[in-house]
Order: sequence, then C-alpha cells, then structure tokens
Amino acid sequence: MLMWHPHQPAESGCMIAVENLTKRYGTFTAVDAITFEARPGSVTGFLGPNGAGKSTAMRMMTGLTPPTSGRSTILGHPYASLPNPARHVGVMIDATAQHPGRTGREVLHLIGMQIGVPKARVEGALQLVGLTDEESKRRVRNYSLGMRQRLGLAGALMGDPQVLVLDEPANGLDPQGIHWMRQLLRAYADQGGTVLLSSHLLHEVQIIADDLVMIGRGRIVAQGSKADLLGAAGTRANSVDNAVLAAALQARGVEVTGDRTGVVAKTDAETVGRAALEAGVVLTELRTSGAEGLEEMFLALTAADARDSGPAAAKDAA
Ligand SMILES: Nc1ncnc2c1ncn2[C@@H]1O[C@H](COP(=O)(O)OP(=O)(O)OP(=O)(O)O)[C@@H](O)[C@H]1O
Repeated sequence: MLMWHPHQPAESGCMIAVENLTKRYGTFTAVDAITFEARPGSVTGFLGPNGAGKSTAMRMMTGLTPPTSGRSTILGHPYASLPNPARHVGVMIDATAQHPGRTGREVLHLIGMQIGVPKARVEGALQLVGLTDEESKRRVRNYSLGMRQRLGLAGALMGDPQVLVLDEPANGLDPQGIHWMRQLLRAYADQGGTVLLSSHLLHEVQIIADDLVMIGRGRIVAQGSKADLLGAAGTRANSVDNAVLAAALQARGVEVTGDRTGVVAKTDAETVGRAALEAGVVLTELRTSGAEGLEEMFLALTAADARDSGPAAAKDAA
C-alpha cells in the first residue's frame, strides 16, 4: 500500500482549535458556542444527529461560511489566513459538489494545478483511495456515491496535508469501503496526522475515533477521549441477586437501571464491586457498560435535540 507522511507539527499541541464558535441564521442558532480541540496523531469524531450543526461548524472551520461569533484555528491560524491552505488542511465537505462533466482524474489534476503539487501526485492519490485507472477516466456524473467519496478524499489528500476535515466521509461507502477508510485514516493519524470527521452514526465513529465531540441542536453535549466516555457510560453487572445488588447501589446514591441481562450502574466497576461485597451478593459479571452504554448515552444526550423528539424540529425554525 502506498503510504504518505503527514508532517509532524512544529510544536505539539492542538492542530484544530474551536472556541465559542457560533452561527445564527436569523433567530435560529445552528451552532451554539462550541469549543473543542483536535490533537495531532488522533482521530476526533464529531458526532450528532441530522441537523445538529456538524456541517455548519465544519464549513466555518474551513472558511466556507463566516461565523456569527467565536473563532477557529487550524495550525494556529484561521483557515483563510493559511498560505495555500490545501497544503495544510485536506477538506471534504460535500463530495457531491464535484463537476459532473469532468473525469475523476481531471478533477484531481485541476486541484493539483490550483494548489501547486506535481502532476504525479494524482496517481498516488488515486491509489490511496482505491480508484482504478479505468474508474479515474469516467466522468464524475457516472460515479456512485461511494466513488465520489473516494474522489473527494483523494482531492483532500492531494496537498499532503497534516490535517483532514471530513464531513460524513463514510456516507455511501459499502462495508468494505468503510473498513478501508478506517484503515486509511487510522494510518494517517498514526503517522502524526490530525483527523476531524463527522458522522451521525455512533458505531461508525466509535470504531475509529480516539476522541469524541458529541453535538445536538448546535450545542456540545459531551466530549472527551473515547475511553473516558465509554467509562462514563457506566458499569454493567450481573449477580445471583440483582434486586439486592440494585438496592445496595441505590443506597449509595448510585443511579441504577436494569434489564433481564443485568444491572447498569452509573458508576465505576470498583464501586459496584464494593456494594456487592457489602451486600453479600456474588457477582457473576462486572464490566464497563462500553459500547452499548455509549450508545444509550448518545441517544439520551441528544434525545432532546433529535427531530423525532417533538414537533418543533430545529430545521423548521430556520
Ligand atoms: N444557510 C442556511 N440557512 C438557514 N439554516 C441553515 C443553513 N444552513 C444550515 N442551516 C440549518 O442549520 C442546522 C444545522 O445544519 P447542518 O447541516 O450543519 O447539520 P448537520 O449536523 O451537518 O446535519 P446532517 O447530519 O443532516 O448533515 C439545520 O437545522 C439546518 O437547516
């Protein structure tokens, strides 16, 4: 596999910094004072339901939409102040926006000319995203959505950037394509690159991301390392007497939910273990609630923000 080597940042620290970034359309607030950072060598998943404000935030970060207030920097500078930004930041916001009458190869040639990279880079970019020579000669109007995504990613990689900002890059990819993309982005981050990618699918992001920023109706509802967020999702336990275990936990002020497969406690494993010990209940299972817990948390945190939660969907307010 062809590899590339994103340059290490001159100084360690965040490559993308977003501070109180806000976008209002009339009285409707699409992005509401969001603040987060993305680190080099990591993949940051920007997660939220449809209409949460992910694309709007990414458009502001990459100079496509002016913010109402707040600021964002990439490599310490506002995107628009970066000299030849595509050499530093690869952006894929709308993969369907490519010119339908051009071939994939032509699209990449043009990008190369605009940003001043050698023509030979086109071959490398095509190989990186797995578009064949024959496919690269087809017109974009005949591309499947997955092929457009691959072409969009190739365009973003043309400048050999240190930072990638990708809006729903897995959209339209089949399971193999998603697997391929994960490997590509993981390798890119492992070599020091910084990736910010958005998705409305928790599972998709959870597999690849090191850090997560969860957004709902324009606001950040949770953020942190994936490990911390998985931990915060609680502990799943099973015992010979779950009713006694649940009561022991509640007596300690721990919030408990449960189903026929066991007890889920909003606390760490040690606290559950101690409660079981004191109550004299034998534990048969004890683990962090993990992925299921994170999904429950994501749904709960964004429930008030989801369009299905009430008639007054955000979009209608715009
Ligand atoms: N130009 C605009 N004028 C008015 N409202 C807008 C404009 N652009 C976006 N919005 C609104 O801002 C909100 C956030 O939209 P955005 O596209 O950023 O969401 P998203 O999280 O990317 O959603 P999705 O996952 O569906 O792509 C939506 O309610 C949208 O209708």
